[in-house]
Amino acid sequence: AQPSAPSPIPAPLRPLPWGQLNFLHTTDIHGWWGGHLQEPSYSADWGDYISFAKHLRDRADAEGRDLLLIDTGDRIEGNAIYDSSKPRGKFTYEIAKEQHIDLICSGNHELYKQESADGEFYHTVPDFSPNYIASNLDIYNPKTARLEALAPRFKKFTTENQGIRILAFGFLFDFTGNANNTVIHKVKDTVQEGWFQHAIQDKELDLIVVIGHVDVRSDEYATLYATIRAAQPDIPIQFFGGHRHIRDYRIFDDKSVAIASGRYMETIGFMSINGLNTRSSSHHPRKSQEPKPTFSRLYIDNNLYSLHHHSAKNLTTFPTPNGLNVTTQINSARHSLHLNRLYGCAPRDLWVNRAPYPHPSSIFSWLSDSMLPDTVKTSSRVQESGKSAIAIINTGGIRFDIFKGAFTKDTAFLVSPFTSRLRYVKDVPSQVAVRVLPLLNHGEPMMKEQGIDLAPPEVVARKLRRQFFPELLRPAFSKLESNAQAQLALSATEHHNLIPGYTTHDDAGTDGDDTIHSPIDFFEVPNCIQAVVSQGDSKSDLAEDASLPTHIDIVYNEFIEKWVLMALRYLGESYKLEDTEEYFPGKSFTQLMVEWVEKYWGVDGEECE
Ligand SMILES: O=c1ccn([C@@H]2O[C@H](COP(=O)(O)O)[C@@H](O)[C@H]2O)c(=O)[nH]1
Repeated sequence: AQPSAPSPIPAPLRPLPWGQLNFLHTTDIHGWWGGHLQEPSYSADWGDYISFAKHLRDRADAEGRDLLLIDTGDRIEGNAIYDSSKPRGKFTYEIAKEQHIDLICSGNHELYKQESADGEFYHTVPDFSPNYIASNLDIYNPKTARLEALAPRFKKFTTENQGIRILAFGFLFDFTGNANNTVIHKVKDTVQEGWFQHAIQDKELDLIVVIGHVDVRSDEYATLYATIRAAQPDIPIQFFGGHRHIRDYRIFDDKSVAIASGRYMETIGFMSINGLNTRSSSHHPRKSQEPKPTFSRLYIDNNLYSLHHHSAKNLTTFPTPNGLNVTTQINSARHSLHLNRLYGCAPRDLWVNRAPYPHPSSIFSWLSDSMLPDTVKTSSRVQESGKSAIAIINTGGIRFDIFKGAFTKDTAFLVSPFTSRLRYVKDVPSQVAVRVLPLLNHGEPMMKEQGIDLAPPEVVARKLRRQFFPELLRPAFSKLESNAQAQLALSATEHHNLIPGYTTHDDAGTDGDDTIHSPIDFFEVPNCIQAVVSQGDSKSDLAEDASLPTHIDIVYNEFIEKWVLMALRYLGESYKLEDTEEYFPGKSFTQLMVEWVEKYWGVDGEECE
């Protein structure tokens, strides 16, 4: 773990359900290679994961089992290690490649920008070759400008110990927000392509594995399941998904399941299968599959207490040389980026989903009531031209909570990692302007009627239920380690002494989390929020008849520009890109937030309490 990582807290643990074939699964890492430095439950880093995988691989080899590692994309954007480096990603690829990953694919975040898609082409694909799979993703080769598959469409291989013959695919959901150097083929079209139809007819297979940056409950996975199952009525199919940032497990049928393993290096998904066809030995016929394979899943909290326990190692025997090197590598990257630089002290916790909106503990209330209006008031449009403004941002651009105490460069990028700036349309009729936010939040059916596709699928998906985590600091784990097993006797429904955290309920029940936690509240938040600055006053909620000037500026995060202009068009005001301008020229939203923190929470070289 990183030197400043908090010690994990002992807690009752469920055992790893080892099988013939076993998997470790990460997804939506979003640059959290260093782990969580303010949350003991997720405080292990990528170096620890490397050590952990090595121990599990050794055990699998010793017992004649197989272990495969999977990553299903969105490795970038969401943490200062990626987002604050110049160029972005300077450290990421070198850190990521130290883990041996057997099957890997792209997420949507790798593709928002041309440079990050090229980063996959130049780094991740060759670093993990031949394990990177791109079943429905093409790139304009940056060297030749020709459109080609980013990586092989599928991979067929046989596991080392059990001789299980696997056909693997790697998909991305039907994402449309990519830069124009990549092409994503819709899943429903890809499954009709000759190469896919041919691949799934293969009878020399024991298992089909579909990895994807795809919600396990999405239409895309339903299509893939139905198509493969129609071609192969009996073959076991194992799906690995992601994108929703949740722990989830879906049972398609008695031979096909899907797992999703959370987000931000909080979770290492463990999946196992028994009862698959195997090669008994090279001289004997294949041992055939039991009538039904059995599948098991466990979501591991990524901290050293869990990792030591599941690998049967301790503080001394756990770290491997490569794991330790990577931990040091991450620490040096953090140092060289000055991530501990203090901007101010947050006076209280501010939550993304652990408080409702509006609420004094909601990060979005802080943004709409304080940070946004205070910031907008300093613009030249307000200061020099006396113009009122409605400022709208997408909640999806705010990625993590603020904890009471030090607000550092690290914090700034965890909360707001993206490069977007604020833009604006000037002098919009106020009675139109006040109707934009309701349309962005609730207008989807109306807009669809008009043939206008308002919300990007991922914005809609984000609104769905998620489980969360963080927890209270407790005494160092060495003192409590011996008590932990005794706590196993506690029933999962008794919350006494349990640490708040993931309490997952999926298709297999409520026993999926390795650590037995007490639950944490989760609140839905709207797609977008707003602040209104009018004649010196600010408010976040506006009745249509509120006293506003006849015309007002609409300020918005540039990520939602397309939808703001669509909403205005729907409301009868046709503005084009040429009608928009930067509101704070040259400054990203993240910079504006940091300036606010320095001004209002700054401590002039002092430390936080
Ligand atoms: O430049 C960007 C890119 C993305 N966003 C927000 O993120 C979500 C998608 O994130 P997932 O992790 O894939 O769910 C997107 O809908 C935007 O809300 C952004 O604000 N700026």
